[in-house]
Amino acid sequence: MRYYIAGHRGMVGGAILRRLAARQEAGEPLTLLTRTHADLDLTDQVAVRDFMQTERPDVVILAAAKVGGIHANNSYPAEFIYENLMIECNVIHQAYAAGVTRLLQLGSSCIYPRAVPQPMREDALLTGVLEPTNEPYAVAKIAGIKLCESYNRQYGVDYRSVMPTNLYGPGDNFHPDNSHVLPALMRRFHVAARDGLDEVVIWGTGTPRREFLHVDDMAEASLFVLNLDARTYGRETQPMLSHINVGSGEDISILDLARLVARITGYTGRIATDPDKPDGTPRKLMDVSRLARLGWRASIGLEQGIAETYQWFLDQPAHMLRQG
Ligand SMILES: NC(=O)C1=CN([C@@H]2O[C@H](COP(=O)(O)OP(=O)(O)OC[C@H]3O[C@@H](n4cnc5c(N)ncnc54)[C@H](OP(=O)(O)O)[C@@H]3O)[C@@H](O)[C@H]2O)C=CC1
Ligand SMILES: C[C@H]1O[C@H](OP(=O)(O)OP(=O)(O)OC[C@H]2O[C@@H](n3cnc4c(=O)[nH]c(N)nc43)[C@H](O)[C@@H]2O)[C@@H](O)[C@@H](O)C1=O
Repeated sequence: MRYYIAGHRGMVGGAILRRLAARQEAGEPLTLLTRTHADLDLTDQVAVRDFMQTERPDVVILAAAKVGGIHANNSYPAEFIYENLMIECNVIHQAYAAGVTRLLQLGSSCIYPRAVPQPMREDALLTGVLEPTNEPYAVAKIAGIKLCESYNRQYGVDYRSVMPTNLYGPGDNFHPDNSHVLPALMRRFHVAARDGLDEVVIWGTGTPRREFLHVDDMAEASLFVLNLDARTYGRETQPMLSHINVGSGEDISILDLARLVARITGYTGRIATDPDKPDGTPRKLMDVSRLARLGWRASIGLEQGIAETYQWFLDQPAHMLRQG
């Protein structure tokens, strides 16, 4: 079985690759295909076509995307919508053109409207206006869902979409401005504790709530959904063979997250807020009951996950930490 993992050097792609490599080690007849961004730019239609026609994978896992936190989304809207649309169109269409019948792509919890009832159910998609700070990215992610649904309906392929909540863990992006909130706070509190600072400022009011899932759980859930038999997956996602939420089912305020990260990194000074920075969506807790009915639940708790990620952070040579 030939798997192509697009985005294998990213946080999620890397976690998925580690799992598949372990299965290969255990004797499963798997061939794992990977290409770096430098070797295969997925926004290049001809390059993706040539790769798919040459390598002809049996399964494609699309974990490559232009990804970033609220500041990055707010700062580079054109890159977020263009690059993600192109990556999805190229990988999904060229996979189909090369005879690939099974594909899994990763969307995002930000596909849901800003003001839907919480927790957010899969059928809340397209029922309201999106959160402005990441609307371009969300539109691209919604297009990815619709691409898979449409290719399933017209061509009879089995292309599946999982919608991750906010993720964290080894291999995350720790860029001070462009990263997501959890790695950003981990790096900031780590430096403040190391340098004996007496105040750390977090963005926004600290009142928004976010749900977090460890990337190892995300990788397990991705392979779980990918390997569901088609009838079971179809029964749960009828009529559109649409998407499935993946989350921990619990959320936390940004201020309480900051207090938790401070404790784990050993920072004991003040935590101040900066209301001039955007809060983004007030809350985006996912309804994970569909995936639970199918038999999967998250297993890594937030405090344990942050502590393990911080240990991984400390073990990395500083220059090896991704700061994209
Ligand atoms: N992290 C999170 O909190 C969440 C992530 N997701 C989704 O999960 C998926 C994985 O995210 P995550 O692992 O965090 O992201 P990362 O940024 O860690 O990884 C993305 C990968 O995609 C690669 N990539 C980006 N653009 C291109 C391109 N044009 N051609 C080839 N490769 C490219 C990157 O390579 P390089 O770095 O070399 O450019 C990187 O290896 C994405 O679809 C994301 O939208 C959804 C919800 C939350
Ligand atoms: C993951 C998912 O969701 C993403 O949206 P988001 O959850 O709003 O992004 P975020 O992880 O950057 O969390 C932002 C929240 O956290 C607060 N906050 C405090 N201090 C820092 C801080 O230092 N950095 C950041 N980034 N946020 C901070 C900030 O004020 C805001 O309230 C999409 O971009 C998109 O990528 C997507 O798919």
